[in-house]
Amino acid sequence: MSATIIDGKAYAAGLRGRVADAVAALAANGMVPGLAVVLVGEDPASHVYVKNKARQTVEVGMRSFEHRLPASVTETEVLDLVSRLNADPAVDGILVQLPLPLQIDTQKIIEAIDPAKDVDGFHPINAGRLMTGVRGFVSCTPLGCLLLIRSVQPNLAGLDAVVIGRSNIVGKPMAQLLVSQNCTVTIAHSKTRDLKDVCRRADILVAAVGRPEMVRGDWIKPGAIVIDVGINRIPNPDAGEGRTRLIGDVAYGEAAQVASAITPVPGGVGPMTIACLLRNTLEAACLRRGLPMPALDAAA
Ligand SMILES: Nc1nc(=O)c2c([nH]1)NC[C@@H]1CN(c3ccc(C(=O)N[C@@H](CCC(=O)O)C(=O)O)cc3)C=[N+]21
Repeated sequence: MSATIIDGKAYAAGLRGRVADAVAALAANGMVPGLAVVLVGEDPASHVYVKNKARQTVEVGMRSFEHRLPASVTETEVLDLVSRLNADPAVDGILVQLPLPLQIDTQKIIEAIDPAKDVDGFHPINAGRLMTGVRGFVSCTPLGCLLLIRSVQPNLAGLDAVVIGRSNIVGKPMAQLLVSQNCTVTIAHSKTRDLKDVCRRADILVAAVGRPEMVRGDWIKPGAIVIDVGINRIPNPDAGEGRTRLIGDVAYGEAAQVASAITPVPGGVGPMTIACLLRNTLEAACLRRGLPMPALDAAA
């Protein structure tokens, strides 16, 4: 058997198109949503993401505000910028790119963001809303994963889901979303005993560990849906000295022989993260203006 490849790139393009239509309708009434991105330091991978985000923000018709700060910036300076963005009426969404340099208390920055502009869904208010089933902003990567899962299996009730990874950014909100879809959810992590056997029970397996190709073909239940959140950059000497390529947390070739559907890396979850960020920014813009959020996706 060979799995259906879940084309996140195509799904994300469609979602961005629906966001763009809704943005055009707002803009026709003089309301242009704005997304502010704060990037601290010089990490080259972060720069690439931030550039892609800025380009796609403009492509859907929103305003993009980029703030680049040196790695040596103080916590107070970042807090001051966040409070200016909170107060700026042109800014609907704020994203502070993580990770931040060590001298900055990340949690303090996250909690300084106005929850109404927290389009990353990292503020404890939004995390708590997700936990308690109240409408709020949901982290972009887990939201994108759920949309991809539902694109191949709309009704998830009663399915066994295993999420490998327990971060606040991916693992925990992913598990919460799957619970809200009536899955039976296990959160596995580095201390989980018999991880392979735990994974083999999963109808839906989400891998978000950051370890290249850790999940092998024989960890997967035949017919499972496999979502690979891993973005691991490894050396690719075939392409030349110093070149790299991206691989996931799942051994794709093996897994595709066993799963019913699987996301590739790249072209799977990554593009959905940015599309969901734009979706959340549109939602923030609508909420702030007392307008209804247009229906864009099955999981809205
Ligand atoms: N506050 C915050 N929010 C984030 O959402 C956030 C962050 N910080 N820090 C960094 C991570 C990483 N991240 C990605 C987004 C898109 C791709 C993406 O589009 N990847 C493409 C490949 C891109 C390439 O080729 O390099 C793909 O998977 O097809 C990857 C990674 C968001 N993050």
